[in-house]
Amino acid sequence: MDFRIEDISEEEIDRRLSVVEPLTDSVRQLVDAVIRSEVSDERLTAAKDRIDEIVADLREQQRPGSFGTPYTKEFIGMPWGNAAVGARNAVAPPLHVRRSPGLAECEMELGAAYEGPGGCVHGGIAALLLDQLVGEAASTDGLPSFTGTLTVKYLRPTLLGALSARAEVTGREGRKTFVHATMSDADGVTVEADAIMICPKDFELPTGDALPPPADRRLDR
Ligand SMILES: CCCCCCCC/C=C\CCCCCCCC(=O)SCCNC(=O)CCNC(=O)[C@H](O)C(C)(C)COP(=O)(O)OP(=O)(O)OC[C@H]1O[C@@H](n2cnc3c(N)ncnc32)[C@H](O)[C@@H]1OP(=O)(O)O
Repeated sequence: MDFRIEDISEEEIDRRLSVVEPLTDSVRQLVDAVIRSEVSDERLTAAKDRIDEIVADLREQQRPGSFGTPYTKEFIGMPWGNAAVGARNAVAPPLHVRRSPGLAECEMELGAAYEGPGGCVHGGIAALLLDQLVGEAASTDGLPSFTGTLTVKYLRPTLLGALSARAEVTGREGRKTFVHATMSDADGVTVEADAIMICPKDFELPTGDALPPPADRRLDR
């Protein structure tokens, strides 16, 4: 796992986000446009050539492997490549998660890129997003928890569109945290999930006088 420290200020985080968030949003628009475009084959081929040029330009300087999650010394995380919340990842809707102790909530708009059955959210996408949310709820005390078991129950089809999701810690037992989560549309819950989250036994968080206590750590941004 990549837990590198990149000690930048909150102002610098904001500055970087102000550059990459609009870029990532444009890529999301591109994905949606490709799925739904009805222009001619010639225009589709011309679009491919223009996109290939942009890819070659961005590849001039690339970091090796994935983005990872760098942390500042104040323990603010930057999970910008994350598949559910990543500010640089057009695959992520992205979720903008609100956290309070034992609770994680968000609203989202899922469009054509998240389709499974026609007009409906893909079951794997619902599981992905709820997995992120249970991880965030379980980690609100500042200690990391990884998903051990995630059980997902699809109650009825989730139509693409405006949705909300919520995860709440229901119990703790040693290194295990139990979390219940739901995804809902305007008519109520469509998917529910139960997770057993586990803080790995050999996992050591960085320590030191400079670091805030676990409860004050902001594990992501
Ligand atoms: C520099 C700073 C660093 C900061 C770090 C911050 C971190 C980020 C924080 C917050 C942001 C939120 C991010 C959310 C992301 C979304 C969530 C995911 O997608 S997570 C990825 C998918 N999950 C995996 O890849 C897990 C892979 N599995 C493992 O790593 C291990 O198997 C693990 C940790 C799950 C358990 O390993 P063991 O060795 O610690 O566990 P043992 O000691 O054997 O068991 C402990 C207890 O847990 C139960 N247990 C073990 N495995 C279980 C399982 N799979 N399901 C249910 N229970 C299990 C056991 O029965 C035992 O229970 P008994 O104490 O006896 O009651």
